[in-house]
Amino acid sequence: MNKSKRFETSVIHAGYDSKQHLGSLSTPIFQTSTFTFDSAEQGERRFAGEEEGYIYSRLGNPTVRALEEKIAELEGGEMGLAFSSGMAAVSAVLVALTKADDHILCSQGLYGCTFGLLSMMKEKYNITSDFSLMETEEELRNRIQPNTACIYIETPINPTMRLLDLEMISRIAKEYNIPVVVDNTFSTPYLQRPLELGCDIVIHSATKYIGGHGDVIAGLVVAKEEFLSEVAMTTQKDIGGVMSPFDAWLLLRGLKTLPVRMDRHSFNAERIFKEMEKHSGIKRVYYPGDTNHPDYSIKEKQMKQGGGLISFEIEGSKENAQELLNLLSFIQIAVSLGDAESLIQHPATMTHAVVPEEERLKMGITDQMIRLSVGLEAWEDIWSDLEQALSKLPAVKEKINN
Ligand code: MET
Repeated sequence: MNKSKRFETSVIHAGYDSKQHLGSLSTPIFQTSTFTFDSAEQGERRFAGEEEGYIYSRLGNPTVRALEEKIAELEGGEMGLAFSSGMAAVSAVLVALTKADDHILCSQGLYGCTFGLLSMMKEKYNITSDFSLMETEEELRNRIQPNTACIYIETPINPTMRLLDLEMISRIAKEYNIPVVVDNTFSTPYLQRPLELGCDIVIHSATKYIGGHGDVIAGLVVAKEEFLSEVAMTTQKDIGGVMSPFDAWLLLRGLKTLPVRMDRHSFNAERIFKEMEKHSGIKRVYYPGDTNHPDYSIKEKQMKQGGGLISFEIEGSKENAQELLNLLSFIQIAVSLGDAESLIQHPATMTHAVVPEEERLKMGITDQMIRLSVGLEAWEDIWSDLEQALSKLPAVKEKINN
């Protein structure tokens, strides 16, 4: 990050100079598919890379570029690249890092579609992947294979909220010259900056906190220029999952309030976590801000706050978990996260439904687990909605009465 400015300032000003755009305070939306050349020779020079300038929006667009520059600065990286979805970003990075018969070492828990992508890579190209707790240096060293092409992790892990020690993992990976890729969606650069801890590549589903308003599907990657300029010219350009200028504009707009929103998401989540902990109908709560969380020391080391996501398990069965969702009044039943609205979902049948049961249980995702993305509403209202729904569940009533 530009050390001369604090995060709250960079998130508003980085990557944009209004003087270059007729004084427009807001970044203009360059809603164009192509860019005209002054002459045939100029077109030739641009395609040959001999002259700077835009060619075609799949190869680069000024609105998208402004977002890429901003996210790079916020993550403390050299370069940013924008994609049409979080999965377009994940797939472009993993395709760029691997070749047939390679191996990917992953965190013990991954978002369902990332797991799906890895299954496809195994089937098509024999690129194997397996899961590691990455709790100790020894275990991590033992899990690295001669053909390990990268380490791919989430922290916090979706939806179990386990945390991984990014400094330790990147230190060990460096010994083996293996790049570490971190999905930083849950934390955003405001709460956690993996590149500053030695990791190599950061990925975001920008659909979530970066956008923050539930109105865009997008992905972002930040890494060294040497790697990302190669991705831009290969997997991004030729597979083509690029971001639209309007979506980039929505994200630039959302980003300006990221610190304010994250402070409030964390504040609300901390309070709701404390209420959940006291409620006898809730079996377990998983929140990084919990001082009894098994990875709390990692949270203290690398996260500014606990964030806005809480997972919890209730008494009873899968059906009871579904019933709880159905009993809520304003908390919305939906996948995705990081929006102004509180969203609740059942990972076993929704975000992680594609993960076979055996693997899902190994990740720690039980049928009773529910994930709550705490919104920006008054926390008291969010909690009272949850409390009234819990009080109506027969399995919970029984527990409370005993
Ligand atoms: C299509 S399912 C989910 C979207 C998102 N990655 C989530 O975890 O909620």
